[in-house]
Amino acid sequence: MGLLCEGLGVKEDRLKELSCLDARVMAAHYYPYCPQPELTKGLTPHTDPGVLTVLVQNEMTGLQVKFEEDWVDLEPIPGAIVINIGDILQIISNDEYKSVEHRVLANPFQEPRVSVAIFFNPGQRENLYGPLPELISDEKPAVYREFMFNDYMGRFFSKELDGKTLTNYYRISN
Ligand SMILES: O=C(O)CCC(=O)C(=O)O
Ligand SMILES: [Fe+2]
Repeated sequence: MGLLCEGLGVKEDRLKELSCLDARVMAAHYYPYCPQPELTKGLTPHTDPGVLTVLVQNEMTGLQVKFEEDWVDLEPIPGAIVINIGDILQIISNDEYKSVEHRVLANPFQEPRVSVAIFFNPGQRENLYGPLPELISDEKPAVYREFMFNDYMGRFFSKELDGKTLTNYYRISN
């Protein structure tokens, strides 16, 4: 958290003060062998909704991140964890940090792929979230309007399965 604050140039623990990392949700994924992997996906493309995700995976490939127009394989490194920036961190950092679109391919191997994701979400679901005031200036006006995390999650679970639309929903168009 200290490092993230440092990267933004805001007071240490500023993100914690906003009750951003109170709630933890865990998802365990099991991707069995798929005989026709070209016909489906293990997990459809999405960005994680919260602040940060910590992901542990076994040594099976499958996770991909979108870089420009390409899907890039994230080769598992034994003992390493993957940290994803979520949409809320993109929004409160006023676009200094970007949440990355990612997906998991259907597993063409006999050995199952297993992963565990821990999502760090805003703890206060009824508080208003938007770009940190100290990151807004005449040169860099707020890119997003404020909203409740509850509103955000409602939209997250009712949106179509594919792709990145939600940060754009709160984006202020100039
Ligand atoms: O299984 C994976 O490696 C990714 C899981 C994931 O993206 C998620 O739970 O949001
Ligand atoms: Fe994810």
